[in-house]
Amino acid sequence: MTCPRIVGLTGSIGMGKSTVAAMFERVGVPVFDADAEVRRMQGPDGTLVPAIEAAFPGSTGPEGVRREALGAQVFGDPEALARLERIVHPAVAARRQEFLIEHAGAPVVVFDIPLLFEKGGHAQVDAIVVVSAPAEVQRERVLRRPGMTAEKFAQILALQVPDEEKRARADHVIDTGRPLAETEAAVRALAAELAR
Ligand SMILES: CC(C)(COP(=O)(O)OP(=O)(O)OC[C@H]1O[C@@H](n2cnc3c(N)ncnc32)[C@H](O)[C@@H]1O)[C@@H](O)C(=O)NCCC(=O)NCCS
Ligand SMILES: Nc1ncnc2c1ncn2[C@@H]1O[C@H](COP(=O)(O)OP(=O)(O)OP(=O)(O)O)[C@@H](O)[C@H]1O
Repeated sequence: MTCPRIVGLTGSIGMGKSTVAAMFERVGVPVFDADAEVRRMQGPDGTLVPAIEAAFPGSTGPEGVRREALGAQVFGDPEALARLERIVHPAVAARRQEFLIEHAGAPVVVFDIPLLFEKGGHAQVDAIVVVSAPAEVQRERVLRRPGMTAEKFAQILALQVPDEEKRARADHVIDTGRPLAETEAAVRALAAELAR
């Protein structure tokens, strides 16, 4: 049996990764959504909740992990963030392997991984797709989100490989600073090319 070609989809905060991932799904490419897996495992009765409560007392409740509060605690504190990542990342990697087995017959699968470059996942994919838009478009999108502040945005940006470097290291760049229909056409063309 041939293995699917694994495409890593990444991009900095607010660049449109989730939107582009949904476009890949619409053209029939299975997408593994690392963030969604994290949210599920941190949600009500999530498998990671007890370990996170033990490491960050008071950070969870009946709704699972209180993400906004935990984010405020860890994004400015590298030691705390590393402690959280040691709990979360191995669980995500295990889910990713299961996904690959479930979709072993597909020609192409997409791994939507926000921290592909930051955490070394780029070495485990066959091709890298980066979503990118001008910095002012990114800033406007992110600051529109509920609970987001300029300070939190700056902290998160400082933790991420700069957009320019991501673009330079990509095999393909999807421009999300244009009308959605144009981005969607670019995704459809790329999906066809990757499946060849
Ligand atoms: C700290 C948490 C609870 C905050 O949740 P919250 O909903 O407030 O923010 P959200 O997850 O949307 O993240 C906001 C932005 O920060 C980025 N980000 C998240 N975790 C990290 C990290 N470990 N390092 C750098 N950037 C990060 C995201 O890619 C996104 O661009 C959550 O981000 C988390 O559990 N992070 C650790 C796990 C992780 O690394 N997840 C990302 C990929 S699997
Ligand atoms: N051409 C485009 N391509 C993608 N997104 C677009 C485009 N035009 C406008 N948008 C809007 O930009 C926003 C991008 O948000 P999205 O959640 O996809 O970003 P993200 O990169 O996944 O964010 P994060 O890394 O923070 O999770 C959406 O509201 C989307 O509708």
